[in-house]
Amino acid sequence: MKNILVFGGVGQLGQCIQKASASSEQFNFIYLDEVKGNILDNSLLSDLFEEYKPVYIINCAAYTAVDKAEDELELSRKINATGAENLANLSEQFGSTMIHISTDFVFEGNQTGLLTEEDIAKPVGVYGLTKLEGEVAIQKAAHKYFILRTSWLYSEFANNFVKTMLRLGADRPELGVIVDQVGSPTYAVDLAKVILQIIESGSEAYGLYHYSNEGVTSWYDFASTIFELAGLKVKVKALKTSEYPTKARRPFYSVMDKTKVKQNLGVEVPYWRDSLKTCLVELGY
Ligand SMILES: NC(=O)C1=CN([C@@H]2O[C@H](COP(=O)(O)OP(=O)(O)OC[C@H]3O[C@@H](n4cnc5c(N)ncnc54)[C@H](OP(=O)(O)O)[C@@H]3O)[C@@H](O)[C@H]2O)C=CC1
Ligand SMILES: Cc1cn([C@H]2C[C@H](O)[C@@H](COP(=O)(O)OP(=O)(O)O[C@H]3O[C@@H](C)C(=O)[C@@H](O)[C@H]3O)O2)c(=O)[nH]c1=O
Repeated sequence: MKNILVFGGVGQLGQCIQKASASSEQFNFIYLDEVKGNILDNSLLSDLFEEYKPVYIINCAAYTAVDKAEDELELSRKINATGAENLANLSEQFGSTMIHISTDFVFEGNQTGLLTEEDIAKPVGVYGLTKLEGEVAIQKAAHKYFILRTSWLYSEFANNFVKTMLRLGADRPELGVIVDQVGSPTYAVDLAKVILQIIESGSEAYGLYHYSNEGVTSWYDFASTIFELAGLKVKVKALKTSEYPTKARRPFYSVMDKTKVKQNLGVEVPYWRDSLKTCLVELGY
Protein backbone atom coordinates (compact mmCIF):
# COMPACT_ATOMS: atom_id res chain seq x y z
CA MET A 1 0.00 0.00 0.00
CA LYS A 2 1.09 3.55 -0.61
CA ASN A 3 2.04 5.50 2.51
CA ILE A 4 0.76 8.90 3.59
CA LEU A 5 2.39 10.67 6.54
CA VAL A 6 0.08 12.98 8.50
CA PHE A 7 1.94 15.52 10.65
CA GLY A 8 -0.08 17.08 13.45
CA GLY A 9 -2.08 13.87 13.13
CA VAL A 10 -3.74 14.09 16.54
CA GLY A 11 -4.77 17.76 16.37
CA GLN A 12 -8.26 18.85 15.34
CA LEU A 13 -7.87 18.41 11.57
CA GLY A 14 -5.66 15.35 12.02
CA GLN A 15 -8.50 13.63 13.89
CA CYS A 16 -10.97 14.64 11.19
CA ILE A 17 -8.71 13.07 8.55
CA GLN A 18 -8.56 9.92 10.68
CA LYS A 19 -12.35 9.86 10.68
CA ALA A 20 -12.72 10.58 6.95
CA SER A 21 -10.05 8.08 5.88
CA ALA A 22 -11.19 5.19 8.08
CA SER A 23 -12.43 3.16 5.12
CA SER A 24 -9.56 3.96 2.75
CA GLU A 25 -8.16 0.75 1.29
CA GLN A 26 -5.81 2.30 -1.22
CA PHE A 27 -3.53 4.17 1.17
CA ASN A 28 -1.82 3.52 4.49
CA PHE A 29 -2.22 6.65 6.65
CA ILE A 30 0.38 7.14 9.37
CA TYR A 31 -0.75 9.69 11.97
CA LEU A 32 2.16 11.33 13.77
CA ASP A 33 1.96 13.36 16.95
CA GLU A 34 4.28 16.14 18.06
CA VAL A 35 6.87 13.63 19.33
CA LYS A 36 6.86 10.92 16.64
CA GLY A 37 6.60 13.52 13.89
CA ASN A 38 8.20 16.69 15.27
CA ILE A 39 8.42 18.89 12.20
CA LEU A 40 11.36 20.78 13.72
CA ASP A 41 13.56 17.69 13.94
CA ASN A 42 15.15 17.25 10.52
CA SER A 43 16.95 14.04 11.33
CA LEU A 44 13.74 12.41 12.60
CA LEU A 45 11.92 13.66 9.50
CA SER A 46 14.57 12.26 7.16
CA ASP A 47 14.27 8.88 8.84
CA LEU A 48 10.47 8.96 8.43
CA PHE A 49 10.70 9.82 4.73
CA GLU A 50 13.40 7.16 4.27
CA GLU A 51 11.34 4.49 6.03
CA TYR A 52 7.90 5.21 4.53
CA LYS A 53 8.74 6.82 1.16
CA PRO A 54 5.36 8.62 1.34
CA VAL A 55 3.45 9.40 -1.85
CA TYR A 56 1.72 12.22 0.03
CA ILE A 57 2.43 14.05 3.24
CA ILE A 58 -0.26 16.11 4.92
CA ASN A 59 0.89 18.90 7.20
CA CYS A 60 -1.72 19.65 9.88
CA ALA A 61 0.97 20.57 12.42
CA ALA A 62 0.92 24.22 13.40
CA TYR A 63 1.15 26.78 16.15
CA THR A 64 -2.51 27.86 16.29
CA ALA A 65 -2.81 29.89 19.52
CA VAL A 66 -3.57 33.23 17.86
CA ASP A 67 -3.27 35.47 20.94
CA LYS A 68 -0.36 33.64 22.54
CA ALA A 69 1.58 33.87 19.28
CA GLU A 70 1.92 37.62 19.81
CA ASP A 71 4.32 36.82 22.68
CA GLU A 72 5.95 33.85 20.97
CA LEU A 73 6.99 35.02 17.53
CA GLU A 74 10.06 32.80 17.45
CA LEU A 75 8.28 29.57 18.36
CA SER A 76 5.36 30.40 16.11
CA ARG A 77 7.76 31.08 13.22
CA LYS A 78 9.69 27.88 13.87
CA ILE A 79 6.58 25.70 13.72
CA ASN A 80 4.55 27.53 11.07
CA ALA A 81 7.38 28.57 8.75
CA THR A 82 10.56 26.52 9.38
CA GLY A 83 8.61 23.32 10.12
CA ALA A 84 6.64 23.70 6.89
CA GLU A 85 9.88 24.40 4.99
CA ASN A 86 11.53 21.27 6.44
CA LEU A 87 8.64 19.16 5.15
CA ALA A 88 8.69 20.88 1.75
CA ASN A 89 12.43 20.22 1.32
CA LEU A 90 12.03 16.55 2.10
CA SER A 91 8.93 16.24 -0.09
CA GLU A 92 10.90 17.65 -3.01
CA GLN A 93 13.83 15.33 -2.30
CA PHE A 94 11.67 12.19 -2.03
CA GLY A 95 9.15 13.07 -4.77
CA SER A 96 6.24 13.24 -2.31
CA THR A 97 3.26 15.54 -2.86
CA MET A 98 2.80 17.91 0.07
CA ILE A 99 -0.66 18.98 1.23
CA HIS A 100 -0.39 21.92 3.59
CA ILE A 101 -3.06 23.90 5.44
CA SER A 102 -2.98 27.67 5.75
CA THR A 103 -5.38 30.32 6.94
CA ASP A 104 -7.62 33.28 6.13
CA PHE A 105 -5.60 35.14 8.80
CA VAL A 106 -2.93 35.82 6.13
CA PHE A 107 -5.26 38.60 4.97
CA GLU A 108 -5.37 42.10 6.40
CA GLY A 109 -9.15 42.05 6.20
CA ASN A 110 -9.84 45.63 5.30
CA GLN A 111 -11.38 44.98 1.90
CA THR A 112 -14.76 43.55 1.07
CA GLY A 113 -15.53 41.30 -1.87
CA LEU A 114 -14.40 37.69 -2.09
CA LEU A 115 -10.65 37.21 -1.55
CA THR A 116 -8.95 35.23 -4.32
CA GLU A 117 -5.65 33.37 -4.31
CA GLU A 118 -4.16 36.29 -6.26
CA ASP A 119 -5.11 38.93 -3.69
CA ILE A 120 -2.23 40.37 -1.69
CA ALA A 121 -1.81 38.79 1.74
CA LYS A 122 -0.88 41.22 4.50
CA PRO A 123 -1.28 39.65 7.94
CA VAL A 124 -2.15 41.76 10.96
CA GLY A 125 -0.87 39.31 13.60
CA VAL A 126 2.03 36.97 14.32
CA TYR A 127 0.06 33.78 13.65
CA GLY A 128 -1.03 34.97 10.19
CA LEU A 129 2.45 36.31 9.42
CA THR A 130 4.20 33.05 10.27
CA LYS A 131 1.58 31.03 8.37
CA LEU A 132 2.23 33.23 5.31
CA GLU A 133 5.98 32.68 5.71
CA GLY A 134 5.27 28.94 5.70
CA GLU A 135 3.33 29.24 2.42
CA VAL A 136 6.14 31.19 0.78
CA ALA A 137 8.78 28.69 1.96
CA ILE A 138 6.82 25.76 0.51
CA GLN A 139 6.30 27.53 -2.80
CA LYS A 140 10.06 28.09 -3.06
CA ALA A 141 11.17 24.63 -1.97
CA ALA A 142 8.69 22.26 -3.63
CA HIS A 143 6.94 21.74 -6.95
CA LYS A 144 4.32 19.19 -5.99
CA TYR A 145 2.26 20.94 -3.34
CA PHE A 146 -1.32 21.85 -2.53
CA ILE A 147 -1.66 24.71 -0.05
CA LEU A 148 -5.27 24.93 1.17
CA ARG A 149 -6.16 28.16 2.93
CA THR A 150 -9.16 27.64 5.16
CA SER A 151 -10.99 29.59 7.87
CA TRP A 152 -12.73 29.30 11.24
CA LEU A 153 -12.26 25.51 11.56
CA TYR A 154 -14.43 23.64 14.01
CA SER A 155 -15.43 20.02 14.60
CA GLU A 156 -16.33 17.56 17.33
CA PHE A 157 -12.58 17.16 17.99
CA ALA A 158 -10.08 19.20 20.03
CA ASN A 159 -10.65 22.89 20.84
CA ASN A 160 -12.57 25.26 18.62
CA PHE A 161 -15.11 28.10 18.68
CA VAL A 162 -18.19 25.82 18.57
CA LYS A 163 -17.05 23.80 21.55
CA THR A 164 -16.01 26.96 23.42
CA MET A 165 -19.46 28.50 22.89
CA LEU A 166 -21.24 25.32 24.06
CA ARG A 167 -19.01 25.17 27.15
CA LEU A 168 -19.43 28.85 28.05
CA GLY A 169 -23.14 28.78 27.22
CA ALA A 170 -23.69 25.91 29.65
CA ASP A 171 -22.58 28.14 32.55
CA ARG A 172 -23.71 31.61 31.56
CA PRO A 173 -27.10 33.02 30.54
CA GLU A 174 -25.49 35.70 28.38
CA LEU A 175 -22.32 35.92 26.25
CA GLY A 176 -20.77 38.85 24.40
CA VAL A 177 -19.47 38.01 20.92
CA ILE A 178 -17.82 40.15 18.25
CA VAL A 179 -20.13 41.16 15.40
CA ASP A 180 -17.79 43.19 13.17
CA GLN A 181 -15.42 40.35 12.19
CA VAL A 182 -16.85 38.56 9.18
CA GLY A 183 -15.77 35.29 7.59
CA SER A 184 -16.78 31.72 6.75
CA PRO A 185 -16.82 28.87 9.25
CA THR A 186 -15.52 25.52 8.04
CA TYR A 187 -16.39 22.08 9.39
CA ALA A 188 -12.99 20.41 9.55
CA VAL A 189 -14.50 17.06 8.50
CA ASP A 190 -15.54 18.72 5.21
CA LEU A 191 -11.96 19.93 4.74
CA ALA A 192 -10.66 16.44 5.53
CA LYS A 193 -12.90 15.06 2.77
CA VAL A 194 -11.48 17.60 0.30
CA ILE A 195 -7.96 16.49 1.21
CA LEU A 196 -8.94 12.86 0.57
CA GLN A 197 -10.58 13.83 -2.71
CA ILE A 198 -7.35 15.47 -3.87
CA ILE A 199 -5.38 12.35 -2.96
CA GLU A 200 -7.82 9.85 -4.43
CA SER A 201 -8.13 11.80 -7.68
CA GLY A 202 -4.35 11.88 -8.11
CA SER A 203 -4.74 15.47 -9.27
CA GLU A 204 -1.62 17.27 -10.43
CA ALA A 205 -3.26 20.72 -10.38
CA TYR A 206 -0.75 21.85 -7.78
CA GLY A 207 -0.92 25.29 -6.24
CA LEU A 208 -2.58 27.56 -3.71
CA TYR A 209 -6.32 27.12 -3.06
CA HIS A 210 -9.02 28.69 -0.89
CA TYR A 211 -11.49 26.38 0.83
CA SER A 212 -14.08 27.16 3.49
CA ASN A 213 -17.74 26.26 3.87
CA GLU A 214 -20.16 28.26 1.71
CA GLY A 215 -21.70 31.46 3.03
CA VAL A 216 -20.71 34.41 5.17
CA THR A 217 -21.26 35.19 8.83
CA SER A 218 -19.89 37.07 11.85
CA TRP A 219 -18.66 35.46 15.07
CA TYR A 220 -21.83 36.88 16.70
CA ASP A 221 -24.14 35.26 14.13
CA PHE A 222 -22.12 32.06 14.28
CA ALA A 223 -22.50 31.90 18.09
CA SER A 224 -26.22 32.71 17.89
CA THR A 225 -26.72 29.95 15.30
CA ILE A 226 -24.80 27.43 17.42
CA PHE A 227 -27.19 28.07 20.33
CA GLU A 228 -30.26 28.12 18.09
CA LEU A 229 -29.42 24.79 16.43
CA ALA A 230 -28.31 23.21 19.72
CA GLY A 231 -31.62 24.25 21.27
CA LEU A 232 -29.93 26.22 24.06
CA LYS A 233 -31.37 29.41 25.51
CA VAL A 234 -28.31 31.66 25.71
CA LYS A 235 -28.57 35.36 25.03
CA VAL A 236 -25.79 36.55 22.74
CA LYS A 237 -24.86 40.21 22.92
CA ALA A 238 -23.26 41.78 19.82
CA LEU A 239 -19.94 43.44 20.59
CA LYS A 240 -17.64 45.60 18.51
CA THR A 241 -14.03 44.41 18.28
CA SER A 242 -13.06 47.35 20.50
CA GLU A 243 -15.39 46.03 23.20
CA TYR A 244 -13.70 42.61 23.29
CA PRO A 245 -9.97 43.38 23.54
CA THR A 246 -7.58 40.58 22.57
CA LYS A 247 -3.80 40.43 22.37
CA ALA A 248 -3.83 39.71 18.62
CA ARG A 249 -5.52 41.75 15.94
CA ARG A 250 -7.72 39.67 13.65
CA PRO A 251 -8.91 40.48 10.11
CA PHE A 252 -12.29 42.24 10.01
CA TYR A 253 -13.18 40.54 6.75
CA SER A 254 -11.75 37.26 5.44
CA VAL A 255 -14.31 35.69 3.13
CA MET A 256 -12.50 33.68 0.48
CA ASP A 257 -13.41 32.99 -3.13
CA LYS A 258 -13.63 29.23 -3.78
CA THR A 259 -13.97 29.33 -7.56
CA LYS A 260 -10.51 27.84 -8.14
CA VAL A 261 -10.97 24.83 -5.87
CA LYS A 262 -14.38 24.14 -7.41
CA GLN A 263 -13.13 24.44 -11.00
CA ASN A 264 -9.70 22.78 -10.77
CA LEU A 265 -10.45 20.09 -8.23
CA GLY A 266 -14.20 19.53 -8.70
CA VAL A 267 -14.87 20.19 -5.03
CA GLU A 268 -18.44 20.67 -3.80
CA VAL A 269 -18.81 23.10 -0.93
CA PRO A 270 -21.46 22.56 1.77
CA TYR A 271 -23.31 25.54 3.27
CA TRP A 272 -21.93 26.41 6.71
CA ARG A 273 -25.27 26.06 8.54
CA ASP A 274 -25.79 22.54 7.14
CA SER A 275 -22.32 21.46 8.24
CA LEU A 276 -22.81 23.04 11.64
CA LYS A 277 -25.97 20.94 12.07
CA THR A 278 -23.96 17.80 11.24
CA CYS A 279 -21.29 18.68 13.79
CA LEU A 280 -23.85 19.41 16.51
CA VAL A 281 -25.41 15.99 15.93
CA GLU A 282 -21.94 14.45 16.34
CA LEU A 283 -21.63 16.39 19.59
CA GLY A 284 -24.91 14.93 20.83
CA TYR A 285 -27.26 17.90 20.23
N1 LIG B 1 -8.21 25.94 13.93
C1 LIG B 1 -8.61 26.85 13.03
O1 LIG B 1 -9.59 27.58 13.24
C2 LIG B 1 -7.89 26.97 11.73
C3 LIG B 1 -6.74 26.25 11.47
N2 LIG B 1 -6.08 26.43 10.29
C4 LIG B 1 -4.88 25.64 10.00
O2 LIG B 1 -5.30 24.28 9.89
C5 LIG B 1 -4.27 23.41 10.36
C6 LIG B 1 -4.85 22.44 11.38
O3 LIG B 1 -5.37 23.19 12.47
P1 LIG B 1 -6.02 22.48 13.74
O4 LIG B 1 -6.05 21.02 13.54
O5 LIG B 1 -7.26 23.21 14.06
O6 LIG B 1 -4.91 22.84 14.85
P2 LIG B 1 -4.55 22.09 16.20
O7 LIG B 1 -3.88 23.12 17.04
O8 LIG B 1 -5.72 21.34 16.71
O9 LIG B 1 -3.47 21.01 15.71
C7 LIG B 1 -2.15 21.34 15.44
C8 LIG B 1 -1.30 20.18 15.89
O10 LIG B 1 0.07 20.45 15.59
C9 LIG B 1 0.83 19.93 16.66
N3 LIG B 1 2.18 20.49 16.68
C10 LIG B 1 2.62 21.63 17.27
N4 LIG B 1 3.95 21.75 17.11
C11 LIG B 1 4.35 20.67 16.40
C12 LIG B 1 5.62 20.22 15.95
N5 LIG B 1 6.73 20.91 16.17
N6 LIG B 1 5.68 19.08 15.26
C13 LIG B 1 4.57 18.34 15.03
N7 LIG B 1 3.36 18.70 15.46
C14 LIG B 1 3.25 19.85 16.13
C15 LIG B 1 0.02 20.29 17.88
O11 LIG B 1 0.42 19.54 19.00
P3 LIG B 1 0.18 20.16 20.48
O12 LIG B 1 -1.28 20.42 20.59
O13 LIG B 1 0.70 19.08 21.34
O14 LIG B 1 1.00 21.41 20.50
C16 LIG B 1 -1.39 19.95 17.41
O15 LIG B 1 -1.70 18.59 17.66
C17 LIG B 1 -3.16 24.32 10.87
O16 LIG B 1 -2.22 24.48 9.85
C18 LIG B 1 -3.85 25.64 11.11
O17 LIG B 1 -2.97 26.74 10.98
C19 LIG B 1 -6.53 27.28 9.32
C20 LIG B 1 -7.67 28.03 9.52
C21 LIG B 1 -8.45 27.90 10.72
C1 LIG C 1 -14.54 33.05 23.22
C2 LIG C 1 -15.01 34.33 22.58
C3 LIG C 1 -14.41 34.78 21.42
N1 LIG C 1 -14.83 35.94 20.85
C4 LIG C 1 -14.21 36.40 19.59
C5 LIG C 1 -12.69 36.55 19.61
C6 LIG C 1 -12.34 36.33 18.17
O1 LIG C 1 -12.45 37.55 17.48
C7 LIG C 1 -13.38 35.36 17.67
C8 LIG C 1 -12.91 33.91 17.57
O2 LIG C 1 -12.27 33.58 18.76
P1 LIG C 1 -11.38 32.31 18.95
O3 LIG C 1 -10.25 32.70 19.83
O4 LIG C 1 -12.25 31.17 19.36
O5 LIG C 1 -10.88 31.93 17.53
P2 LIG C 1 -9.50 32.22 16.84
O6 LIG C 1 -8.48 31.42 17.50
O7 LIG C 1 -9.25 33.64 16.63
O8 LIG C 1 -9.87 31.58 15.43
C9 LIG C 1 -8.92 31.58 14.41
O9 LIG C 1 -8.01 30.51 14.64
C10 LIG C 1 -6.96 30.44 13.72
C11 LIG C 1 -6.12 29.23 14.09
C12 LIG C 1 -7.38 30.54 12.32
O10 LIG C 1 -6.65 30.13 11.41
C13 LIG C 1 -8.59 31.36 11.98
O11 LIG C 1 -9.19 30.97 10.77
C14 LIG C 1 -9.61 31.39 13.08
O12 LIG C 1 -10.36 30.21 13.13
O13 LIG C 1 -14.48 35.44 18.60
C15 LIG C 1 -15.87 36.68 21.42
O14 LIG C 1 -16.24 37.74 20.88
N2 LIG C 1 -16.46 36.25 22.56
C16 LIG C 1 -16.08 35.10 23.18
O15 LIG C 1 -16.65 34.74 24.24
